[in-house]
Amino acid sequence: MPLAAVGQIRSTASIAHNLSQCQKLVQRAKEAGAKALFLPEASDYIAINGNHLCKSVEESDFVLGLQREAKRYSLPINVGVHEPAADQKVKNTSLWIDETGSITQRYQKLHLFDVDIKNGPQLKESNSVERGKEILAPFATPVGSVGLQICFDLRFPEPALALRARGAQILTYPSAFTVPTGNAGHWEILLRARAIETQSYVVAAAQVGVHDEEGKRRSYGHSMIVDPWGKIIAELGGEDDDKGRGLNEGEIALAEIDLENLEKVRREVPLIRRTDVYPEIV
Ligand SMILES: O=C(O)CNC(=O)[C@H](CS)NC(=O)CCC(=O)C(=O)O
Repeated sequence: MPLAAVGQIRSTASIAHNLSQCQKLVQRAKEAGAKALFLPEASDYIAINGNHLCKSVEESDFVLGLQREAKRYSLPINVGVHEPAADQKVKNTSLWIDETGSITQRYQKLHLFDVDIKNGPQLKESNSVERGKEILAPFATPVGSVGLQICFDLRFPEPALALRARGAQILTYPSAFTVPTGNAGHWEILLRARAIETQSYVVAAAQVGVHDEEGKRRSYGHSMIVDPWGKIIAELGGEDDDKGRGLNEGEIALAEIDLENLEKVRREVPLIRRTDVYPEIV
């Protein structure tokens, strides 16, 4: 059974620092025998105050550097990065880099995180990020058929169900989840719900810890892999149990992707939708 690795990092505004964190994880994932490595949303950099630093994927030192690592270790990598878009905006993108170092998939985040929570995060991602327009067909990888999603997308069952219907066995949610919503349980509950309702593996690599010097932007961590029965089969720590010491960054966790188990769950509990009763949710 192939092993999947989730990597957890703390991206800053320094692309060189972020690339070097990721490079170490590629090597560790390879040494551990993983057949694919999943890295978080915005691994290239975390912008403070919407201050974006991105270059095109073809010219990004971060992406070129990871492509070299993928090829060197013959290890496919899923990673969240930014790309330039129209009107001074950026795209929030999830890339699949195959074991030859080629970019074979580019998914653009569909749902943007625009929230105004009292005493909580006030973020308006749509100020600086362009919305994606489509989900991509699931594609074959050494760990199974992968459907790409990003972070806040995990609050929406519809694209997850659509990806499952199109053949996905693994859903990926590279993320930079906020601490208040993580502490409220949303991260774990939503990831497990997506796994249970789609009867798929969910692989969620997360940012962790404080991203800027002023401590304004921090991420929850708790990267995890969930199996099609809803069980967490790999998990990393969070900024809550780390007490600012950075113990949980630069870590990987591993889990076996058992597609026979997936087929068993799908066989034992058939989920036949009553689309005749709720046609608006199709
Ligand atoms: O800065 C970047 O470019 C990276 N993007 C993010 O961090 C995005 C938008 S601010 N974060 C989320 O979607 C968090 C969702 C979340 O925390 C929830 O749904 O509760």
